[in-house]
Amino acid sequence: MSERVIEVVAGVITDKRGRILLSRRTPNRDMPGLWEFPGGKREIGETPEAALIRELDEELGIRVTVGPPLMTVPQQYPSKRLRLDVRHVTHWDGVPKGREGQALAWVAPDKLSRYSMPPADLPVVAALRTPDRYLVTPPPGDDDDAWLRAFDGALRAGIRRIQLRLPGVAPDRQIALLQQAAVRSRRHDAQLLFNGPIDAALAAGVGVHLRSSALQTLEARPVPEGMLLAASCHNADDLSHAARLGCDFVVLGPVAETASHPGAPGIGWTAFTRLRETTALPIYAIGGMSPDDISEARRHGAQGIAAIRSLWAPA
Ligand SMILES: Nc1nc2c([nH]c(=O)n2[C@H]2C[C@H](O)[C@@H](COP(=O)(O)OP(=O)(O)OP(=O)(O)O)O2)c(=O)[nH]1
Ligand SMILES: [Mg+2]
Repeated sequence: MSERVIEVVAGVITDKRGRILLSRRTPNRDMPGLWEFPGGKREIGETPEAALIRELDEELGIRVTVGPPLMTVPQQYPSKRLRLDVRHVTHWDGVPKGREGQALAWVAPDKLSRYSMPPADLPVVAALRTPDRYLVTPPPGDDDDAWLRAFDGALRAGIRRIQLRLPGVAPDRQIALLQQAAVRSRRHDAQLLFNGPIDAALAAGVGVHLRSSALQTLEARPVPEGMLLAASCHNADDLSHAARLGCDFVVLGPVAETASHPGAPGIGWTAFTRLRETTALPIYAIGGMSPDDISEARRHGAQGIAAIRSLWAPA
């Protein structure tokens, strides 16, 4: 397997109505017929910005101002390794045209999943459409009311994706907290996933988060499509199993040492990137992460961070 990484830069070109421009790969190249974010390979000595300006002029006939980075996805394809550096583009001169004979489509973000795209683009689409923070709840100690106030605080602070994890809490008490958390999450249009018995999650109408040991015991998706399924992963085997089950997203780590597992060293960003390459799943980096780490996580192909302490608003 070649170790050389092909550097590709692409633009999420968004118009004033929030629609995103996709371009269809033509029959004479690799991955023909798939839709992609316009862009192409960086030439030697070229900055990512210069490469994107050149590619979008060549392919679309527009002169763009390159906006902020969205994310960089390292991806292993059967015959090559790629790093897809994706930038926002909201300002350009000219009207985009398929100058290489390619079809173009302006697509609303919630319709992107109707278009078949290369594996490296799937985490990008997830980052465009779903939260960059995944709160993992701490256990409630002996005060459920204080815990629920903190839960409300996290929702008020803008958290919209939550894993309800209640280690050491008796089953009846877990179900009571699950019902309370489900009502509160619905009120804020937030997604809740229960890290506990699957039938209890289904009864409460929330998603399921599988710990890695549970992930490995399943052979098929344990919840219907349309119900969120996520999993905790630590290695390439976990990731491929999560993909086979049809998980919507996963958490991967620990990236750094965490307060909940003192003394256990993290895998670091280099190993994280190596694992990221093996899958097209959307991934949250976990382990010592805080909102300050979101940009770095995105530079390594994560769509954001998962955390307990740094995302839990005390009452
Ligand atoms: N432009 C672009 N390429 C992508 C995306 N996702 C993805 O996996 N790729 C892959 C496909 C190709 O293997 C590689 C980009 O190569 P390309 O064929 O567009 O390169 P280029 O525009 O420089 O064209 P060429 O002259 O090499 O034919 O990256 C994406 O969203 N946009
Ligand atoms: Mg191209």
